Amino acid sequence: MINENSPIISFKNYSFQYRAQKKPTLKGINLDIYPGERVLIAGPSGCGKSTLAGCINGLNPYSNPGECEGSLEVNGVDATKSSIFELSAHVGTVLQDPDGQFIGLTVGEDIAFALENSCTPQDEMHSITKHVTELVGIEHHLDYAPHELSGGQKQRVSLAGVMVDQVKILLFDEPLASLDPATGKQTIELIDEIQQKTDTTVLIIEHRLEDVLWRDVDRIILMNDGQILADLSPDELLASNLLIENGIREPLYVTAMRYAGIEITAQKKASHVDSVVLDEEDTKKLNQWFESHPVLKNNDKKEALLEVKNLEFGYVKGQKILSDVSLSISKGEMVSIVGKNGAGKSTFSKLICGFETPDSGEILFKGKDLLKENIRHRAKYIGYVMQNPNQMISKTMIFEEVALSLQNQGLSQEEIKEKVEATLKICGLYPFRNWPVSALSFGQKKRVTIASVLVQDPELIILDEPTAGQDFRHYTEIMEFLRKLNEQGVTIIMITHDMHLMLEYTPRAVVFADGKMIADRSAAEVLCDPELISHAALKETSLFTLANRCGIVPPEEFVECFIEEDREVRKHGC
Ligand SMILES: Nc1ncnc2c1ncn2[C@@H]1O[C@H](COP(=O)(O)OP(=O)(O)OP(=O)(O)O)[C@@H](O)[C@H]1O
Ligand SMILES: Nc1ncnc2c1ncn2[C@@H]1O[C@H](COP(=O)(O)OP(=O)(O)OP(=O)(O)O)[C@@H](O)[C@H]1O
Repeated sequence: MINENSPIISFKNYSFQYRAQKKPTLKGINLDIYPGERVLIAGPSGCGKSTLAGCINGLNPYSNPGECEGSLEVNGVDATKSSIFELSAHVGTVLQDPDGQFIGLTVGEDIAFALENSCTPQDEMHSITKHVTELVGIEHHLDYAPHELSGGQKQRVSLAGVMVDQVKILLFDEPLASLDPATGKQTIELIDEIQQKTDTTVLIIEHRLEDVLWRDVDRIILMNDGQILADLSPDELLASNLLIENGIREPLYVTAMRYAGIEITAQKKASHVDSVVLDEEDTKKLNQWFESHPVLKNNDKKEALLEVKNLEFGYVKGQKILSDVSLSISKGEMVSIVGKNGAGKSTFSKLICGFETPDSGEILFKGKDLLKENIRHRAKYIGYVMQNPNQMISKTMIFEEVALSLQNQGLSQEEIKEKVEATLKICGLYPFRNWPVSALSFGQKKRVTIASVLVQDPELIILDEPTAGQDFRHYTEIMEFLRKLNEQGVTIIMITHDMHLMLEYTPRAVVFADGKMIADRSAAEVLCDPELISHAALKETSLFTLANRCGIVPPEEFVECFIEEDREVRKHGC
């Protein structure tokens, strides 16, 4: 969008250095954002995206002390000299960690908080609260406390909270990280609608580029190492190699087109799979590519490791959060559990690990009754990595956090050091080993929690959203690492909203909806079944859309073909 007004956000030769850091995190930023623009900020983990957002909403340097150089104006206000409170009249923020933003004791209170602050009359307050809660689909949970909500439900509450604020600038820091795919899609639609209705300026920081591009954005700002590398329209950026060079995943259909030998130019308008230009020659190339890549099937059956039979559970008496769940996971499998926010996926893992006890049903591990064993016992062979790293971390220093579970196991300090350091290296955290956890980005903290589970060598690992908040490079590093562990015999269950992850890494997908298991099939089949997708709040893969547009049948084989090719290409680093 061309806008001749003066910018609403204007960075000039701006640098920011956290007091706790030796070097500036943001360097020489020159960026003008105009009223009503929709801007996506992308870049690898730790490049400074959240820091940039924190400078706009006043978090930096007020809550996080540091030095600014140059100038930053936000809606006419000098942001370098304004408090969070002053800037909150101009900027509304939804952070990637929904826990950190809850103020009220219940959902209703939390959403109404902003309105109470601005002295809105009671009646009006009720009607606005009702409207936004319906918009984000949380209207049936108004009297719930934060700890009674699933991760995705909390994120909806934060969204509702900023929507009542009526500010000029909305800042979203990874708004999709804990949303199920269908809600993620609706969130992007909602952000777009709100932007259009109110003409707010919208900034979105997000690793899931393809999901944000579901609706138009005007520009993508690409950052790396605290600097702005590119400021382009989505079509122009996708036509370049900048995303791949900077470790960011491009949309899957774009990669598939490249594999088929199609040149991606700005004229291809590649930002949407529905409208990317595919001429006859391109369609032919995609069909030929598909025919020359047969799919290999692997139907090996192995012994059962984890068996769950007729599991029933409610947090309070008479409630049915899970009903009649039965499934068997074999030794050496890598399985995804997917489904709607609040479907019961995390609850299921809590029952396996012993944080909660089922009302009825059986859980067997290698044929032994798990229900007879306590949490600590189970933790020796089942590792659990929670969705939110802040709920898992208890130590101040990274090394100590990872070493924690090894203490009291009869190992010498030297052995502990060796094991912890090896794990930190694997998780890409070795350079930070002597840092405090508080100086890490969200993505880096997530890796600390994975490291503290891996260090115990469990037989089964359950990971709740292992890659949420990770850029593509770290996503690949973690997932390839998990795959290697899996090849060495460790069984892995992943709860995820990331449909790419499920397709790429887990041949089998277990689908939950409203407390029931509704499908147990191959990941590609799940993502090519529109009815199942709609029932379980998933999102069909853009590869399915691409296959349909080119008349490729069956589309699920095209999807499997792509995944195999992609794995090969990345294995060989080209
Ligand atoms: N409060 C803080 N104090 C000191 N250093 C910090 C603080 N917050 C972030 N940093 C440092 O600034 C760098 C950039 O972090 P930032 O959170 O801005 O990255 P990001 O691009 O948003 O990453 P991610 O995608 O992983 O969330 C990191 O290396 C981090 O260590
Ligand atoms: N401690 C609790 N007390 C009461 N109800 C809870 C508690 N934890 C979760 N719930 C409820 O149980 C249901 C299932 O939640 P769960 O966290 O298992 O869902 P999920 O499928 O993991 O969701 P998400 O994808 O959003 O993380 C939700 O409706 C939630 O409100």
